[in-house]
Parts: sequence; structure tokens; C-alpha cells
Amino acid sequence: MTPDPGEKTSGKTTEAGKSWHQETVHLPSFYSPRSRPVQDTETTRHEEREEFSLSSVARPLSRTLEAPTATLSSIANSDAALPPPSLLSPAFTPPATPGTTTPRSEPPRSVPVDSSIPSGGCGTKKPRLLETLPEVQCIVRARIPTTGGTEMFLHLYTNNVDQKEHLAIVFGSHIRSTSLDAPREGETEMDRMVRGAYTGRLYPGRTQSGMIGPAAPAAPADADASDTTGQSGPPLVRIHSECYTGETAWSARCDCGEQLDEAARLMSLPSEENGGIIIYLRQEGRGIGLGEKLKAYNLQDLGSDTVEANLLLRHPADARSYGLATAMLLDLGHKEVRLLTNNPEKIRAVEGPNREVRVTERVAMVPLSWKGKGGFRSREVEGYLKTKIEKMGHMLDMGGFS
Ligand SMILES: Nc1nc2c(ncn2[C@@H]2O[C@H](COP(=O)(O)OP(=O)(O)OP(=O)(O)O)[C@@H](O)[C@H]2O)c(=O)[nH]1
Repeated sequence: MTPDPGEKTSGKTTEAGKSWHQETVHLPSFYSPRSRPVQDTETTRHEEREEFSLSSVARPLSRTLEAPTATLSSIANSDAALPPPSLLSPAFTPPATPGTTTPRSEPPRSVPVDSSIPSGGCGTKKPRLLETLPEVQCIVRARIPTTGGTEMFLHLYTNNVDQKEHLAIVFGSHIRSTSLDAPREGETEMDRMVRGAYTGRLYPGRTQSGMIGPAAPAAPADADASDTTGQSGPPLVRIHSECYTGETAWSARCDCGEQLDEAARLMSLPSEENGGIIIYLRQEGRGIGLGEKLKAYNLQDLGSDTVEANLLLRHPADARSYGLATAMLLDLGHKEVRLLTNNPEKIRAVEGPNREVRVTERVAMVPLSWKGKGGFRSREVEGYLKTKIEKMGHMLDMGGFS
């Protein structure tokens, strides 16, 4: 990386650095500030590394691998098997392009859910829930015209529990983030527009954000038609965990890429007038990180299934949590959602410790190839789905395997 011209080298600010600094003084207020948070991030990562040194949480892998399979459940139940945090900085993974599959327009079929009763359609397993929800803040939003023709708004969030950039991919410009729209002290109208806190559309020469009052956006004088469609119920929501291999590297080991595409396609249907939200959480590899997931792949090639591979690496079968998703949905103004998932744990977890959000309906995510609607088949993805059904309680019909 080219060094920052203002960077101190050996304790001295360079001449180039001085003139760069003088220039930036005259830049407009929305110019991105110097990157102090990056320094904080580095420090935090360093602290995390020390706190969770691999040797303190994991037996040497060679010894673990010698453990007979019969002991796997004891490993799974052991609290000591805390996952080390991902030591990798996750590469930014843009969502796969929606709308690139054969267009189909039936609205998704859903089943009612009531997670407060055991038979309420979300399994019997109780997920681990934090006592309080994390704090989240949407720091920027931007319109993304997609190659499929639909527009979506990408919202980037920060939070008080990790340093990752979690995302909300929002279909429907009526869905607004409270934390984004809240005015910031001393900001100009241009600042607001640059961070995406505006109504309607941006266009060359626009000078007003269209937001008045302390926190709420005003009825947009210059809104586009999509701002004012009649919404009458909960939006379709997908809570998706990052999968670099399935979404970017064309892996046929899992159906993550297909699920992301399909969620975006469903949310773009004209029948989805309440809009849609994909909460894209940076918990790669069910929370174990990309490096560990790649090791798990090798163990799978050596004969383990996806759950056993995680356990052999001294990780829980699933190290994810969903409190950030709950907080982001609340920030986007939605206490009731229709959730696209087969995962019972996700339904209960996203509702939050005090049922801050309610999943009113579940929409199943059936692999496209099982429905004869495209998709793909591979030995690996069949094993992946079979393990989800048999060991993780996913609500998918085994009849899909033919
Ligand atoms: N550890 C591990 N993680 C995997 C493997 N294959 C995919 N993943 C991860 O599994 C996660 C898939 O998560 P989701 O798309 O939210 O799906 P889900 O929780 O299984 O349930 P659904 O909502 O029903 O799709 C992603 O984080 C992937 O990176 C694997 O072989 N091992």
C-alpha cells in the first residue's frame, strides 16, 4: 500500500505530509476524515489475538484428530471449545447479483410461526441469547442499481461488539434506518446526502437532503414513486451469514450463493410490496472464519461431515449469533418479519432476548434443483444439506434427495 503522505516516519512529519495536510484543511466537510478508527481496529485485533491465542483454546490439532469419533459429542458440549475469533480480515464480499436466474414470479409460500410455543414452527432447540441487544449504527447508505434491473439500498453498519462491517441490503426505498437519518452535530446538507441520509433520489446539482425536523424524515417533496407504495405488513427478511466460497468462489460445497441470489430475487418481485431486507452478517463459516472453514473442507474431504469437521477443529458446530441482526432490523423500523430460512435456531435467535422482533411467518428455502427450477447438484452439497437436516434440525424435507 502506498504510504499516507501525512504519515509520520521515524517520528517526523514529511514535507509532502505537511503540504497534504494544508490542502485537506480546505476540503469540504464531507471529505472522509483521517482514518483513526483503522488504528483502533488494528489495536483491537491485536488485543483479540493475545486474548484468544490459539494454543490457549485448542489442543494441538494432531492430538484432536486422534480422538475417537465417540468423543465428539463431549467436545461439542464443552464450554471450553470457544471459537478463536477469525484472525483474517474478511474480504469485502459483495452480494451476488440478483435477478440473473430465470425470472419466475410466484410469490414465496410461507407458514405461520409462533416461537413462544414449542410447536410453533421453529423447532425445539433454544439458542444462546445475549441479555441485551448490541448497539448498531448505520453509517452510510447508497443506492445500487443491479444488473437484474432492481434497485436496492446497501446500508453499512458499525456496532459495539465487533469491528466488522455488517450490511443490510434493502429492497424498497420506504425502509429507512433511524440511526442513519438522525442528524449529526454540525453536519451540512451535503454531509447528509453523502452519507445517504436523503429522501428521494440524488441528482447532479441537488443541494438539499429533503430531511427536516430533529430525527424523522419529512414527506419527500422530490421522492421517486417507489417511496410511496402502500405497505401493509411485515417485509420479507433473510439473515444471511457470509460465505466467501459459496458466494464468490463458485463453490458447489454449499448452496449459500444460490440462497443469496434467490432471496434477492424474491424480494424484487412486484408482489413483495412491503419490501425486503437481507441482513448480511460477517460471520464466515458459521462464525469460525474463512481460514478455519478451509481446514474444515479438508477434513470433509478426509471423510468428516460439516459438523464433525467443526468439532475436530475444536469449534462448536455453529458459532454464530444473531443479536446484531435483531438490532439492525429494529433500526430499520421492523418489529415483525417474514423470515426466509430453514434454520429453527435462527428464528428463535433473531427474535432477541425479549422478543424484540417477531417472526410471523417462515418462508422455506428449498434448493432450486429440488424443485426442478435450475440450481445445481453435487455430491458435496447433498452431504452439506443432509447434515443440516439430520444433525442441525433444519426444516427441509429429506425427500429432496433423489
Ligand atoms: N464451518 C462451515 N461453515 C460452512 C460450510 N459451508 C458453508 N458454511 C457457512 O455456513 C453459513 C451458511 O449460513 P446461512 O446461509 O445463514 O444458512 P443457515 O444458517 O445454514 O440456514 P438457512 O437460513 O436455512 O439457509 C455461512 O456462514 C457459510 O460460510 C462448511 O462446510 N463448514
